[in-house]
This record gives sequence, C-alpha cells and structure tokens, in this order.
Amino acid sequence: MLVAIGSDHGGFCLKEEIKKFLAEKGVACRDYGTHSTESVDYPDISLAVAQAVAAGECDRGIIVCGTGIGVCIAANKVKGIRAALCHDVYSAQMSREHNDANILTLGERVIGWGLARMIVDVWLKTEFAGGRHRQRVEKICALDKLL
Ligand SMILES: O=C(CO)[C@H](O)[C@H](O)[C@H](O)COP(=O)(O)O
Repeated sequence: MLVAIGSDHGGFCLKEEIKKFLAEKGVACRDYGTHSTESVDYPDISLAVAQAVAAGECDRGIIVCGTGIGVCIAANKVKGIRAALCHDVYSAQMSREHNDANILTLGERVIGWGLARMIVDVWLKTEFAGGRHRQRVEKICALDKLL
C-alpha cells in the first residue's frame, strides 16, 4: 500500500510522527508537504493529497491540520474522494468498513499522538465490508456525476 500524506503548519508535527509510524509498520508513503511549521493554506495540501488518491497514484491518504476539519472539507470536493475526520478508533474502523473512506483526516490540536497512532493503525488495517454498504457507497459515488 502507498499512502499519500500531507498537512498544513498546524498538523506538521503530527504528520512527521505518522510518517515515522508508517515506516515502522513497513507502509510506504509519499509526502505532499508541508515541510515546516511556517504558515500555509490547508486547501492547497489537501488538494494535492486528494488528487493523488483520486488519480490512483496512491492507494489511501492521510491529511492533518489543526482540527482535521478544513482538510476534510477540501478533500471531499475532489471527485472520488471519501474523506473521514476520525478522532476515535470506532469511527476510524467504521469509516473503512461502512464508508470505504479513502482519506483519513486528523487534528493535531485535538488529539494526542497515542490515540492518533491507534486510529491510523486501525484505519490502515480495516477493509471495506461490502454487502449492504456497497450500494450506499455507490450512491455517494454517483453524486460526483450529478453535482
Ligand atoms: O483548517 C483548519 C481548521 O479547519 C485547521 O485547523 C488549520 O490548521 C487552522 O485553521 C490554521 O490556523 P492558524 O491560526 O493559521 O494556525
């Protein structure tokens, strides 16, 4: 699996921790920035990660900002993206099983590193459950063509 990763300045430190965690787990990642705590605009980073996932250049994406909200809103504007903001392990698992989320967003100013690590771990491990959830996700995908 290749994971696209990105953050704004508010999520930079957590992004760097997640990169170390992915390396420990043997998961490859591609960093779409930012590369310091200097202020940047989160939609720019979110778009780069979302486009990489939507184009199939990366399998999944993880984006971090201060709250996880702005990057989630921006990523979900890209066709084919189902970004989920998850600050608990249950939501992270369900976002994969039920929603087939292809991007996880996190807020560095909201959660600690220990919880973030558990969330990333379960999110990467969990597969889409399919079944009744498939037609629902297909209806979400159809919205990309309607709107
Ligand atoms: O987009 C956000 C909120 O949805 C992120 O938390 C940003 O990191 C935050 O808005 C950045 O704020 P700052 O005051 O410019 O550091």
